[in-house]
Amino acid sequence: MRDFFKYYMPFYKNYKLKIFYAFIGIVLVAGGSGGLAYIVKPLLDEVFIAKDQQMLYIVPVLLILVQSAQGFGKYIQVYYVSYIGQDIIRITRDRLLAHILTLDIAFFQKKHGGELISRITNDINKIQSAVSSQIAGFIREILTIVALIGVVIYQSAELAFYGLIVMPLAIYPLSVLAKKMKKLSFKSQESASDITSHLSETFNNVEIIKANCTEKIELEKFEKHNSRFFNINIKAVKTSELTSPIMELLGAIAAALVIIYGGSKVINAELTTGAFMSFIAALFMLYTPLKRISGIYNQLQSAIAAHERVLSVYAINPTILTGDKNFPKNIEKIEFKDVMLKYNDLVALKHINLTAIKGEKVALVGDSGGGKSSLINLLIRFYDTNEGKILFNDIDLKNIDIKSLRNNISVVTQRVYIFNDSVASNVAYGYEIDEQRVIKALKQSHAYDFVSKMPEGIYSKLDEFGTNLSGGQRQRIAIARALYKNPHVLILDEATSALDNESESIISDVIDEVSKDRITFVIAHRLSTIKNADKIAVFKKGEIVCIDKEENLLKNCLEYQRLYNLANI
Ligand SMILES: Nc1ncnc2c1ncn2[C@@H]1O[C@H](COP(=O)(O)OP(=O)(O)OP(=O)(O)O)[C@@H](O)[C@H]1O
Repeated sequence: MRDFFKYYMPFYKNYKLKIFYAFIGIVLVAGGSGGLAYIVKPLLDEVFIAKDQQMLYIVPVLLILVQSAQGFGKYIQVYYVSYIGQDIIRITRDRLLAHILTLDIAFFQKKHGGELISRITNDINKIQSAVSSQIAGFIREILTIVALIGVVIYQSAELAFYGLIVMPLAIYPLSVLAKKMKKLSFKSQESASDITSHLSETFNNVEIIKANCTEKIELEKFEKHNSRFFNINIKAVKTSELTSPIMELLGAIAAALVIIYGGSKVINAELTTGAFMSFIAALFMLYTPLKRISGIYNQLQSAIAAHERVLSVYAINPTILTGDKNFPKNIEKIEFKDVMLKYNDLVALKHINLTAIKGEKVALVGDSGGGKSSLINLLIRFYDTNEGKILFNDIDLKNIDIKSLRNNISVVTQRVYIFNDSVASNVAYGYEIDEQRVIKALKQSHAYDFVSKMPEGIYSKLDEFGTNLSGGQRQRIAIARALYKNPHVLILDEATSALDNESESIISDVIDEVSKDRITFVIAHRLSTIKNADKIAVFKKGEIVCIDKEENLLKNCLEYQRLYNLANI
């Protein structure tokens, strides 16, 4: 718990004035409770027993004043405390996402998207109430307890001893409950993240689910997660609600002791009825803040569990670190020198030697799993080589600033990402929209013909996932986006594999046109897409077995001949 508050303490420095106002509110609420308990004494002794006419009016006015002060205090306390809590959480959430976005692509491939969403939403929400309302509630209840204990001791120190003696007895059972609550909260948060993961997976894959009629299977999987979540939460309710009966029992024991001992004092006229009743009122009022504190303690356990889960994300650091050199202004060649890449224990690439020169179109072909996409992963530094070097001109890739590298390389993949925005924003994604450049890129990718016929031209809206475009049109928008950056290196990873023959042939021509003046890598299963390549690298089980032009490969490379024959069956 100490670590939790130590972590969030520095945040509070930004809210000094607001904390001051919130504290005034807290003091008014706590003082108000003490005041209300105290008023019982003059009400009984002066008004009812001594029949003091003046006090008959003073006591109700006092009551209204105390109650209003308390109400006002509560209002400003809740407002400022919520403000501080929401703001701390806003900052925490921004920071967490900023950290997550720095992490390696391998991290995202391992973690479910839903799990990360759950970390940023559910877990941080739990922390929010802890750093705001719970901490304020804790202070308010402590002050209320101090005020009420003050009244209790003021009315009768001796009776206070009997009334409060049971308090320490509550500590053991409550701390056992708190520990159990922490464990349950951890499980409940894990289970909530399973639910989010499952939902995001279901909605992302809805087409496959419907096409295979697996709605029922998916629903059953969801029901399992959901019922586990239900069971854990019900267990948590069972545990946390035990606090109430324990406190009530102890409260009743304290009250019984006080009635016996205090009652005899009143009978023997050692204590006035008013003082006794004020004492009892304060004692009963003490019960609420004590119960609340143990409730807050339980909820804090759940915030701490959430905090630990958030910290576990912070503990992961990126391993792909940026260099400090700018991408070369004029890229002449890219060289792979005896490169090896492993994914954990799996060797995906070995002994890769390949040189690509400016103006060249280098094709990568081979069986599925041969290592073609892994080579691209290395070029854009999604992964780093385990052995060997990649040189851009003569600069080691690892020394180049990652932002500058990625700004100068464009990748078009089979999966086209279309954002729910205009054609122009989709093409200029990440950059300012320059109308002329957008049109130029669209023309280069042979997309301008159909875009200019759309109702609002380049400002026409595209649906998310581009469902209002055909596959070939989407692919051409993706190529326009790649060209808008005017990249030094262009990578097309299976960019034509989803297309029909006609669209494929258009896009192959586009690739031929746009690959001048830059280095282009093309991965294609369809050999027709890459027949004009300057070099074709043939991959087999992570190695390049031949590199040459197609006509030579057809004569000298068995593996290429095999692929060629397979393609032409
Ligand atoms: N992110 C990853 N983590 C672990 N293993 C991976 C990862 N990506 C690829 N692999 C493995 O590395 C090997 C090479 O995969 P890669 O995707 O580079 O092949 P590919 O030639 O591009 O295949 P395809 O033509 O099917 O796209 C395969 O065995 C694959 O299972």
